Amino acid sequence: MLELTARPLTREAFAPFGDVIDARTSASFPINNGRTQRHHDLAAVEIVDAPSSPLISIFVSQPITLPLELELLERHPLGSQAFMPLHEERFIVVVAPPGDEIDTQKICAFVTDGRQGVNYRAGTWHAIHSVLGQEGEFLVVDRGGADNLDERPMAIRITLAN
Ligand SMILES: NC(=O)N[C@@H](O)C(=O)O
Ligand code: NI
Repeated sequence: MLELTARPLTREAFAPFGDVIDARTSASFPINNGRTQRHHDLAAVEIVDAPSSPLISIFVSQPITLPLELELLERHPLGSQAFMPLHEERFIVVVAPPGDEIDTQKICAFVTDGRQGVNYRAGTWHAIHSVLGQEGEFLVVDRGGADNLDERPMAIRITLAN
């Protein structure tokens, strides 16, 4: 059983796995006569093959209990997958770099702060959506169509730092 302590998510630490979506740390510019700040192009939506299309969905997830016991990691080889909380929900992110096999030395665990979303680049291994505290509602952008889910058994126990 691999044991990991989740650390606070940062853009730099997450860079090998995808993008952190955060209006507080992203550049923006005014639109709509200055009434709106556009935080532009924060994450790369990847659709590896046509004619699949990007989907916008809402996930309503029940909270996990800690320590989080994972039995598998999954990947979406043909598209990215983004999760953005709608009510500042925090969640656990467990990732490994893209590749046909999981490099267990490079598995990382993070915890978000409620204002952060993540975008897994195509092929990034990750745990399924794992919300902390209470039921969570997330906007999700990913690739429609078949053949985009690959799973590997992986026993991992995740704790939070005190
Ligand atoms: N299955 C599904 O749509 N969700 C997973 O891919 C996940 O990462 O939670
Ligand atoms: Ni997924």
